[in-house]
Amino acid sequence: MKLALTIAGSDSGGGAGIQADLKTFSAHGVFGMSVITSVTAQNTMGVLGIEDISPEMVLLQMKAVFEDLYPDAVKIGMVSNGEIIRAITEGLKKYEPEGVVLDPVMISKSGSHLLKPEAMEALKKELIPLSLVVTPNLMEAEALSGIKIKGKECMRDAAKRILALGAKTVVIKGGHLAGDALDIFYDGKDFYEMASERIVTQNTHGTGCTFSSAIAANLALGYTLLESVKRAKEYITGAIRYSLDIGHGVGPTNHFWNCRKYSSAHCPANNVRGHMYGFKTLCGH
Ligand SMILES: Nc1ncnc2c1ncn2[C@@H]1O[C@H](COP(=O)(O)OP(=O)(O)OP(=O)(O)O)[C@@H](O)[C@H]1O
Ligand SMILES: Cc1ncc(CO)c(N)n1
Repeated sequence: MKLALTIAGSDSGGGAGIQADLKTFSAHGVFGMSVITSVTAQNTMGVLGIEDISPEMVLLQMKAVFEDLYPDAVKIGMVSNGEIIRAITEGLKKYEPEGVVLDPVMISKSGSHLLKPEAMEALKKELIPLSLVVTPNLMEAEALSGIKIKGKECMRDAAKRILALGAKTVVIKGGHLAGDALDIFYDGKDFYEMASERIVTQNTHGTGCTFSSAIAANLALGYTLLESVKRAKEYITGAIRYSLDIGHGVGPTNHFWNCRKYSSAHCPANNVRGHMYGFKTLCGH
């Protein structure tokens, strides 16, 4: 059994954060574990409140996980404040996991600050250099690189600047640009473009969390980083295509879309429509 850890915030609505990450790990057949950094009262309409976990408790959760179950890959999401970032940094330096995927979560789709603005420098200086891959969206890439991103060339320029911060590799997600959903992966040498058609839906809650935890799940399964990123792009595209129209706002991604095992109405692989799209199962059921 392969194991993956998410260090992130809890989303009570179940669409993003820890909940999206654990669902993604399960859909990949990977055993999921969690270190909770912050509890958000959140649903498809927005964030009602945020309560951070103490840095001591964050480090203690890391100790509990690393000194017993040791993960094959780690995903980091919402880190909230500078003290929590320092606790995570201490844990990462002590336990030295491979395959750290950092999703530099800053602001939720509904506009709430999930990273305190004063913690930006700690994220840049402490967490980025300890990560194998950083996965900013356009706004986060602008904040990290200091440049305005208007198109593909700017994405490449921003990727170079983010590597200069000490990141080993970066995926800039173009989900918020017009046209195809184009992501750019840069490993310091080559650029790889991963594009999918833009799916017209309002239900995109948790897309970034799902994408980064899918990279971690694939790393845990033993795929190379490039393969893991490509497979994660395939996973998130299906999860958005079949995203769920639940709640009264921005609905969540669907983690059952590629799994024949679940004879759920939400599993397109089980009905004609799914076969028409020609999706293959990733999990082999
Ligand atoms: N409408 C869409 N159609 C297809 N792919 C999309 C769409 N929106 C986003 N994506 C893809 O989903 C992934 C996540 O990108 P996105 O930019 O939405 O992340 P994010 O803003 O960090 O998400 P979150 O708000 O959950 O933090 C990327 O691979 C992106 O290309
Ligand atoms: C807890 C949490 N993490 C990440 C996101 C992504 O925006 C969110 N909305 N909530």
